[in-house]
Amino acid sequence: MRKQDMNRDWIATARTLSQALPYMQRYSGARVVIKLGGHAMGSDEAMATFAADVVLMRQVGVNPVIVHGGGPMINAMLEKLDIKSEFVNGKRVTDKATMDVVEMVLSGLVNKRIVQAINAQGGRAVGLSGKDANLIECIPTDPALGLVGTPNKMDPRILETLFAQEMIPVIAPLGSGANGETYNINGDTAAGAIAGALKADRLLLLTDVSGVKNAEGEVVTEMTAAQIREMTADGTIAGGMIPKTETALDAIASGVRAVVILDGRAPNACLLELFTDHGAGSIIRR
Ligand SMILES: Nc1ncnc2c1ncn2[C@@H]1O[C@H](COP(=O)(O)OP(=O)(O)O)[C@@H](O)[C@H]1O
Ligand SMILES: CC(=O)N[C@@H](CCC(=O)OP(=O)(O)O)C(=O)O
Repeated sequence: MRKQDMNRDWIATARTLSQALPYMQRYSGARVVIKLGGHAMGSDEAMATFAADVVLMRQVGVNPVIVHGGGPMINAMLEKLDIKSEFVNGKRVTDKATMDVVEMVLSGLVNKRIVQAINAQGGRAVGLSGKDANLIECIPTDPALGLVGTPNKMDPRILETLFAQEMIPVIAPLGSGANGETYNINGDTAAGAIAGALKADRLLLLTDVSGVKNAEGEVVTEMTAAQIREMTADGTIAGGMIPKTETALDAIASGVRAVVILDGRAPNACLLELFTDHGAGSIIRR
């Protein structure tokens, strides 16, 4: 790079940093719930970039909460164990044998990978599932789905305790039933319930597409509830996007200020969304 171009690069970097100040002030003390989907979890390098963003947020006074998925990792383990699995409207039909694998993969492999990545960047992450400290109590979603749970009672006190200590909760989407059962919760649904219980300022749903697309394949940047209902009814919103948009509507209804569906594979996606005016993806506001 020529010296003149390098100077221009530094000036642009300095401008971006100084423009972040009002955003950092606005989000200081804010609660930001980030759902990291299995498809958005890339290489170790991408995970390290994500983890560094989360630690930066914590450093400037944001209270980040990570809720993760891990669908592709569960699929890989089920395949190894020769257990068949199917999805209905974006939710995995879950019998007892499948539930054991889901819990092992989510609370074990996936949760600890994220915890370690954040701690390697200088943060203090604590891995939990919705079963810890009665964070999420579930009722069955639909008898046809087996042990898939819908959160019906939340106790977010454990999260307040961790915020006070400047620790970063990393949560696997599992819940307890009234009779001691374990439920498999769709990651987006769990993130929405946690964001709702915290009355979060932002819920960021990180996925592998740049936002919610219309029938022409273009990302719709601002979405209303009516638009979501219409696009779901006509099939434009399908598969794994259904739990995301359903979650967005439920979260808004329970007091979350705004939900953003964005591409988690884009480097620094969370920082760009929170601290610059280059917000990406689809936003649904209260
Ligand atoms: N209208 C839509 N706009 C964008 N993506 C959609 C839409 N309808 C269905 N999808 C699908 O939803 C997927 C995201 O859901 P999913 O694969 O469950 O993500 P994650 O693993 O990140 O939770 C996209 O990759 C896309 O294939
Ligand atoms: C009920 C249900 O479908 N649970 C999900 C939980 C993981 C998840 O949501 O993972 P992603 O965010 O990566 O899709 C599952 O069993 O796959």
